[in-house]
Amino acid sequence: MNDITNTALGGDSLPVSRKRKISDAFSSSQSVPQQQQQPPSLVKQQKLDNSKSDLKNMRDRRQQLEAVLKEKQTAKDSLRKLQSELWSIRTDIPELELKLEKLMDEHRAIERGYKLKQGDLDLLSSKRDKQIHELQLGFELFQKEDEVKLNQEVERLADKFFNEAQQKEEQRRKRNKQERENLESQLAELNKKKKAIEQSFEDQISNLKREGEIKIENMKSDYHLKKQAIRLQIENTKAEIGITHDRMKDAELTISKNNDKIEKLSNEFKIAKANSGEFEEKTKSLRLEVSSLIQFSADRSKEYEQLREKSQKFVDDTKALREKLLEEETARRKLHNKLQEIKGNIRVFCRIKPELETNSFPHKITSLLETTDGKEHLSISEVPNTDQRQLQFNSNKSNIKRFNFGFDKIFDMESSNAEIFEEISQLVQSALDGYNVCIFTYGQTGSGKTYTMSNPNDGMIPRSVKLIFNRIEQLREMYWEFKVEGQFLEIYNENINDLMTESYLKNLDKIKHQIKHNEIEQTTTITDLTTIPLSNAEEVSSILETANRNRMTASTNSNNRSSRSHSVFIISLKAYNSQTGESTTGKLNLIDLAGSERISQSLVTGDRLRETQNINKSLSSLGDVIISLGNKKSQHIPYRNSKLTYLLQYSLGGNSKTLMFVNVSPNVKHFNESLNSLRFATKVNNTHIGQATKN
Ligand SMILES: Nc1ncnc2c1ncn2[C@@H]1O[C@H](COP(=O)(O)OP(=O)(O)OP(=O)(O)O)[C@@H](O)[C@H]1O
Repeated sequence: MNDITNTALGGDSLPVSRKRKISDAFSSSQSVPQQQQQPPSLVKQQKLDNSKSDLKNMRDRRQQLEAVLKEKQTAKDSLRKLQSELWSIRTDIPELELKLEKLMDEHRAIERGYKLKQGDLDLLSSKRDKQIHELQLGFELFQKEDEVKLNQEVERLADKFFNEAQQKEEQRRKRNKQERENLESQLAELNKKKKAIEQSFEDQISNLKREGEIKIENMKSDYHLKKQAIRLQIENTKAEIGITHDRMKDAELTISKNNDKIEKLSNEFKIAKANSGEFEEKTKSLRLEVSSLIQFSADRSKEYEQLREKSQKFVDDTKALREKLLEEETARRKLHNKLQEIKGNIRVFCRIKPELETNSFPHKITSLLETTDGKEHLSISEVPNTDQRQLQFNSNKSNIKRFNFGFDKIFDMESSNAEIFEEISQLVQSALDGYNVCIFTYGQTGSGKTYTMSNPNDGMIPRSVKLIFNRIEQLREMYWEFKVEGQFLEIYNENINDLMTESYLKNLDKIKHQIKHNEIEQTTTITDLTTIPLSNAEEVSSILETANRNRMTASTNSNNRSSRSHSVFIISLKAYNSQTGESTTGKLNLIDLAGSERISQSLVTGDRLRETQNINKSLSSLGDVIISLGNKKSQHIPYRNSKLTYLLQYSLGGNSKTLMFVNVSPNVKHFNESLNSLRFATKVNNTHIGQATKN
């Protein structure tokens, strides 16, 4: 504290006596009045307090003074700096003044030059204005003269051009008229020719078709005869080879026996020789015997060689015959598929269910020979409203409406599944040859679809499978090996259910099986669907049993589910020929469609309504797809409109063969439904799909 006081009062440089004086002076200047009569201790205390406050004041003052001193120092520094700057400016001033003078001179010279140039410019501008004025006057004069001349020329040229144009137009009109007349007569001529060509073309086509069919039939029977002859030849060859083998064995045995005999005789001969005199005669005879035996042995060897050559020839012949058979099989495939193409890649057959009741509607089937369009015809007649029970068999009566339909084939009530399969078998062969085939049964509930398709004894499914395995057996002789797989599914309410799984009921309508297409390979797979490898025809009955059992269990009294869903049996056929290296993949789809009856949607509600809507949608989508496929102008085929058509995308259309059965009941109460079915089938039958190609 003393140090601070000292510093504030000028530091240690001040003598102590002076310090005290200053301190006294400060304390005397304070306003504290002197107490005259106060005791000395109190006075002392007061003095001490005064001194303290003085000291504090002095310290503040000292701080103020120090700040002032600092400011003064800063001011001094800046003053010094300014003075030095001022000095340097002052030294620059004369030089700058000289520079300014020089610049002023230059400026004055430029100003003078500018004034001179301005004068020249004014002169030039007045000259230019004068020249422009003169030119304008000259141009106006020239323009007036030229305009008159130009107008006259334009008028003359316009007249000339108009006349020429008129003449040309006249000539052109005449020429056009002439040309049009010529073209019209040519067109009439061409139309005539076209009609004649069309007629002859149609004649040729039907002739070719007929000839083709006859040829194919001939070739078929030829082929069968040849095949039988070849088979017989092979059998004979085999028998001959057997005989030859036996004879060869006999010969070998004889040779070895003879060799033993020769050995024995040689030994005897040696003994005999030793006793030569005695046995000379014997020797001679033995020699003769030996030489004859040697000759016999040589003959046998020769015979053996000949037999061996013959046997080799038989083997070669058999091989050649097999190859010929393979060639014939390839030719047969081509012809078979050509025949299918001629018949059309989409065909419709009609089947009429037998009816035990008497009130069936009258229908009539005319034979193929009576038609000119290559179709078989059927006509059904409306029953008069007055008494539906009263049948009108005479359909020529004027009050009875008659409806005619033509299909590729009509099977009447007496037709059996065996007869029907006769036709189908050709399509099964196509599937084996590597084509995709679809066979549908279409019709109202109870019209015989399931009976046709999957009757366990003789329906199309068991018969197809039987035929497939018979053919596979035959084709094996021609180096073909097959891998056969089966899948069985149903589509109910646009949802796929696996008919082959034991958990069918558990999974029903719950598992969402997805349809996946491979656009490059043009193949379709369905996720999580059971695939059954098939190795013989007998397996199919257990497949049908499982599927039927599953479908039956899902049906209830109120809903016959199996009639309200589509069932699809898919047989995949992969084949490989080890001789030719050829491989094929075919697919046979056998589809029993849901009942097509048009239940009025206003009569059903809830689940039944949804069911009906889904059936109608998928059946009409199927019709739309087939019709679009036949319409060459169609860019878009609406496969995606229903699960069924999406599933069959690669089995309908270009790369496939389709057959639709329209099943109808002859019962009068089903007249309207039968009419609807026949109409739908007619639409499908009028479709012509392009040529199928093998997979
Ligand atoms: N051609 C036929 N010969 C003998 N009976 C037949 C024939 N067609 C069908 N039936 C019999 O008629 C009945 C109905 O036939 P089916 O079940 O095949 O009809 P559907 O059209 O399949 O019916 P849904 O749509 O209900 O399945 C069955 O009892 C069947 O045995």
